[in-house]
Amino acid sequence: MLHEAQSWQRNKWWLFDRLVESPHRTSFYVRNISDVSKDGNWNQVSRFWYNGRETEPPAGFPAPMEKACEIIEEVVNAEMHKRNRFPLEWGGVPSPSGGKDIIWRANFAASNCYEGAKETVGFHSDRLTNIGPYATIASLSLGTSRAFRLREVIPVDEVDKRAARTYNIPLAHNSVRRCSSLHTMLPDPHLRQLVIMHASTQERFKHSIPPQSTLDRFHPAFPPPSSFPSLTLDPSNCRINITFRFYRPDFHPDKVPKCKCGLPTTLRPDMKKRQRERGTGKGPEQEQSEGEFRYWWTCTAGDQKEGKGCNFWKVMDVKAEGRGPFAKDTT
Ligand SMILES: O=C(O)CCC(=O)C(=O)O
Ligand SMILES: [Fe+2]
Repeated sequence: MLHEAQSWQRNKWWLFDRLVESPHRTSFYVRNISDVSKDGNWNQVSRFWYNGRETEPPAGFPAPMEKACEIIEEVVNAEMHKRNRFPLEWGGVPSPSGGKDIIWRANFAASNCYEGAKETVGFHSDRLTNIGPYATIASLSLGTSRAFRLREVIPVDEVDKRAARTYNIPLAHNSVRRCSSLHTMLPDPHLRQLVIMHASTQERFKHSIPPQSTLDRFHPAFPPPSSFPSLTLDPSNCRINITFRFYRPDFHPDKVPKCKCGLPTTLRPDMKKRQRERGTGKGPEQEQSEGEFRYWWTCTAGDQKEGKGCNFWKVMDVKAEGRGPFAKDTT
């Protein structure tokens, strides 16, 4: 993967009136499965990863990524089957082998490379535009150990009542922990391969890879074979992260509303529950059937247009927009 990572680029976007660049390098891959890789519209979605920038269609998964993905899909499905599901999670499909339903797939992957102790990603929650509400994201770490930090977002009507919870999770090579919005860290050695950001993590928490003052260098158990291509990156100094994501059919690019700029909007959760505070939140019945959060389609065209978007903003209405089937429809 380090060889692959040499071609990854820094993401660039406009923040107000300033062009900023991501403090690490990144790339985006599509899995070679027919429902996504042959659909030109699906191939447009990498632009969401690059803050709306027009991009080439993403490359297919390299062979080692495909191999990891097959294992991860099984682990993630098994983990999800142990948990209660949120109403707006994807409904799933029957398993072709007759086992439990398939309730998560990986059809895209976003990758990040952090070179040295100072490369980072700031606090954010992942955009839900194509992964939908209550998304599950599986995140594999390779190379140097870094910390993964989670910080809770407190709803506006609770800010005076309690402090945000924060968590610092060390991520080693092929490592370690399982994390969820409920923050159960289970010391099960079989699960020590990746971090699963379970459903509601993106709604309730922001996550980051903070800078560090020092780095424990990574020494692989075996030297690379002589056939291995030469590297410009120092393997002992880099962390690679691959996040496997499921882009839902009911959040296909054709179904994403456009803003007044004529560009696809971005889906974000109302993490602070401002709508509830303003008295325009969900009523108890809607909350019961769809969950506690509202979601907004917003214009983010300004990311690529010198900071100038159209301020388009619309609450997602899953019924009117014809989305689903959801977990609530199938259980
Ligand atoms: O490097 C990581 O573990 C986090 C990456 C991340 O937050 C992302 O890809 O959205
Ligand atoms: Fe993220």
